[in-house]
Amino acid sequence: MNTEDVLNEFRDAGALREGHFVLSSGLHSPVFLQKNLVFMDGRRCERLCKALAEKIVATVGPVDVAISPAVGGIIPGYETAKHLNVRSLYVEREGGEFKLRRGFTVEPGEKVVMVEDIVTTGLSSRECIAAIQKAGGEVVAAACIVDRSGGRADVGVPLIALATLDVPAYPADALPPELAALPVEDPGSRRLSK
Ligand SMILES: O=P(O)(O)OC[C@H]1O[C@H](OP(=O)(O)OP(=O)(O)O)[C@H](O)[C@@H]1O
Ligand SMILES: O=C(O)c1cc(=O)[nH]c(=O)[nH]1
Ligand SMILES: [Mg+2]
Repeated sequence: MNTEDVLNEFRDAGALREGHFVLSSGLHSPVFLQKNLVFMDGRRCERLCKALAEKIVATVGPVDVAISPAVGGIIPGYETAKHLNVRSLYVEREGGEFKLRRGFTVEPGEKVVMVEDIVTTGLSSRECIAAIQKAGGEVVAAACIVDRSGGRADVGVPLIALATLDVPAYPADALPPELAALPVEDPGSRRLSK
């Protein structure tokens, strides 16, 4: 599955949104990939995650466990883990910091693939990887459905992306006027209060 195939899945799901979005990193963008509209369709989710699992094995060989950052990473992490035939764990924010909760554990030296939905700056991936390492896992690779950084995001381990896009994103104090004129949406979970 190449980048155009992945984009077509997003287009067909109505998940390629245009407007003014504040992203998890605080950057602003005229484009948002609403991945939940993709993952809500089990068959579509399966097509993407099966292809991602095959790319992971082809790139780094077998792994022992897949771990994802909540919320967006949970569904693709589960589906990718199913095709890797490994268990699926996730980290979630406790006091703002990603942690393994709910009885999830990783054994020392287990080979972990960190599975994300979307990578923009790589910040969430780096936070997730740090939490996995703190718990004793060896992160051999990161993987995502879409890397929208044009391949520039550095997550500190090899990043295996099913699709790579180069989507503009701007700091809040450097918005193009046509973007600043639009009302802003904040669709992610990072700034949700309890
Ligand atoms: O590479 P980054 O700059 O970190 O951006 C990508 C992250 O942003 C989104 O998560 P978000 O925190 O918006 O919440 P969600 O997982 O609940 O969608 C997405 O799921 C990635 O985790
Ligand atoms: O950077 C983000 O927060 C982000 C971008 C995007 O296109 N989709 C998404 O779910 N999150
Ligand atoms: Mg996320």
